[in-house]
Amino acid sequence: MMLDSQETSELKNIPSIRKTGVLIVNLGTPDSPSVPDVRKYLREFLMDERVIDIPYLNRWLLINLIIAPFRAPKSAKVYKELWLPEGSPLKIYGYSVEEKLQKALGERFVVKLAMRYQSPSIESALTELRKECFTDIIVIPFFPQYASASTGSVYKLVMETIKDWEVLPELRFVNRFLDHPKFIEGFVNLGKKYMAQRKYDHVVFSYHGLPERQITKGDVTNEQCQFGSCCDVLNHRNQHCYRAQCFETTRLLAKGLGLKEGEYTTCFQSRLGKTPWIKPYTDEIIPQLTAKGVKSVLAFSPSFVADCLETTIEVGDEYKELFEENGGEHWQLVESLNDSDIWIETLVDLVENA
Ligand SMILES: C=CC1=C(C)c2cc3[nH]c(cc4nc(cc5[nH]c(cc1n2)c(C)c5CCC(=O)O)C(CCC(=O)O)=C4C)c(C)c3C=C
Ligand SMILES: [Fe+2]
Ligand SMILES: [Fe+2]
Repeated sequence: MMLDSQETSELKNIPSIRKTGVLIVNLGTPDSPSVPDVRKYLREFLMDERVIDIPYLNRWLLINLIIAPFRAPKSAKVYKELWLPEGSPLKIYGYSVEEKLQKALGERFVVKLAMRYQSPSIESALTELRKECFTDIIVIPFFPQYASASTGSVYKLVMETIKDWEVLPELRFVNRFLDHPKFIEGFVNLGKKYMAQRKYDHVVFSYHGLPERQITKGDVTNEQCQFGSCCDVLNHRNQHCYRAQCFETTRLLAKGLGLKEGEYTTCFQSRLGKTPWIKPYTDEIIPQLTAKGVKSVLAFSPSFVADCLETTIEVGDEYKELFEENGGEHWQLVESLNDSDIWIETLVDLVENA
């Protein structure tokens, strides 16, 4: 049956019954920089079997005999340096993004912020979304490159949380956005701002590290990453390799910044324990650069979308100190996308195309 034009326009005026929940999820941060709160956060975070992927008893002993007593007080000191009057930057930017994204998407969507660890929890955010009678829920973990320890862990907890709901909504996950044009443009614009102010001898792209075995375990092709040049070009076979994904983000950022080979380095930070993590390590690259006469560095941290301990303190302060101890003169961290307009535009596009 054909509808005449009046009937079609009447249909268009019927309000959509669809309502979409958008769950944005970052890693998590302690509730305060006090030792007990940092200890509670590290316990929850590091007891996750996707983060420290060793047998339960060994993990329990490591956390309770080493990390909780010794690492927590050290980390608490660093969190105190990071802390702003309103709280942890990761959470402050999270709430600001929640508000701005809600405004940008409009009434048909309800945006909720959650943290994988601590608060606001995934369970509380999903419980609130559930009350709103959603047709579908889009989950966006705030990790540009996929890793089982980050994105994978968010997926798992979301699925576990809703698995017994009577009515299951349509559920979509944004798996990665390492090459999203707006995500890349956001970092390129920030970099260009610094490059217009002075000349840099070298650009460093420092990503969060990962134990090598976590990449090997995730390789369903059984071709096994060699942690060398096999990660240089992202393709269908190595697309799940976190290291290869980081090199792809670098390739796109370097292209956007007009950098030539030799003018930049990809490296990996924040390793923990004695097991091999993906290389090269940022703290080993820095003395190699200064030995070659590099005096000024522009440093990006493109595995994070919001400033946090890993960007502000590790890259911004600790690597700067290391660089200067080794004879470097000017180390500049490029801040993260935080709650910038281009990050909100990236998210709107991810939602619209999910
Ligand atoms: C021990 C194993 C760890 C793995 C594997 C890991 C993967 C991983 N982490 C992020 C993002 C963030 N990590 C942050 C802090 C942080 N990460 C680890 C350990 C592992 N991460 C520790 C012990 C800490 C705490 C730092 C300390 O106490 O010294 C943060 C910052 C949180 C903040 O509050 O500012 C983020 C973000 C990703 C993306 C990832 C896998 C790729
Ligand atoms: Fe981490
Ligand atoms: Fe690889």
